[in-house]
Amino acid sequence: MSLPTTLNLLELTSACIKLAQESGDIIREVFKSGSLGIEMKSVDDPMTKADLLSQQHIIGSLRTIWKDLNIVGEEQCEIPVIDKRPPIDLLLNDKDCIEKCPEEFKELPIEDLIIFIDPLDATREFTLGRVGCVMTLIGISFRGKPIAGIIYQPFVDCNGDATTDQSQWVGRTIWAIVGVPVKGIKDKRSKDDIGKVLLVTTASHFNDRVQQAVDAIKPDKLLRAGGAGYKSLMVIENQADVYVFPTVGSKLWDICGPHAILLAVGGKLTDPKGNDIIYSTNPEKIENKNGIIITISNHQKYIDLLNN
Ligand SMILES: O=P(O)(O)O[C@H]1[C@H](O)[C@@H](O)[C@H](OP(=O)(O)O)[C@@H](O)[C@H]1O
Ligand SMILES: [Mg+2]
Ligand SMILES: [Mg+2]
Ligand SMILES: [Mg+2]
Repeated sequence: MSLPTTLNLLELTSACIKLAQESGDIIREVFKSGSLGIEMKSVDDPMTKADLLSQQHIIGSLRTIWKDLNIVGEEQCEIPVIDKRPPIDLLLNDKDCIEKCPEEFKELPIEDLIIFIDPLDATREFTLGRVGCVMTLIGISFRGKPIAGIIYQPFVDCNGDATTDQSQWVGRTIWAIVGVPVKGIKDKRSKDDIGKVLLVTTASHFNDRVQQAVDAIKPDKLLRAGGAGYKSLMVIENQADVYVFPTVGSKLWDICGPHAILLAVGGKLTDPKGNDIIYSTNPEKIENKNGIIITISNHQKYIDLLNN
């Protein structure tokens, strides 16, 4: 039987939404068990049992339907054979998808797609018990550009706010297809910060280049947070105006999912010189070597500040 050569983005996104939510169950279970199975991939780069099981679940399940899809996952691991197929019909009755999803997205050549999976973003914080910024990230790119993204936050309450009360960990899913209105995004800007410039950057990898970027932008407030995905979501939800990390550190799997959601709400993600990030399976291109800058508006203003 010959394999299909095209796929419907609504079906692939449906499967990824469900798999991200199921990965959240896996991640919560590992955390609650107390035995994280921490391995160090290199200095300051941990991987846990939760990262592995989450990635195996997502990729193994996608393979039950799309056997030859290009998938780039953060972790190097065997992918088990899984027999349960994820649902592909969750969006078929979604009014906005029916009315706004670009027709070409319903029959995409599989060979031009790459799925980027960060099965657990903010692993370092996860190992330290600071789980509010932990999230599963799935990005779908087409011919080098993000077209759909899914974020699942396992350790948040029904408002999407971090909580240490484990009974409140109902989790939150944010997903987007570029061109379709995004549901569930909140405006989290506090009243005291209206009209101010808030810059968010790394909590654990501050360096001279980051300091130079802060000095160039001169924010009213400097926020520090773990999780590339979490900081991207802070910009998407107006908790920060700009997220900048001007040196190597993040990878394509950290940004592809958030990038698609950002595009869907009118934001921008480039390198600090304003160059587009191209999504590729080339191992040489996986690291964002020049860094990233993420904004919801006024992107060029920040590019000019960083480069003048
Ligand atoms: O999925 P992990 O490995 O937790 O992803 C990392 C990013 O690769 C890394 O860039 C982020 O560094 P900063 O905290 O300095 O922004 C880290 O938080 C995780 O997102
Ligand atoms: Mg990551
Ligand atoms: Mg990760
Ligand atoms: Mg990692």
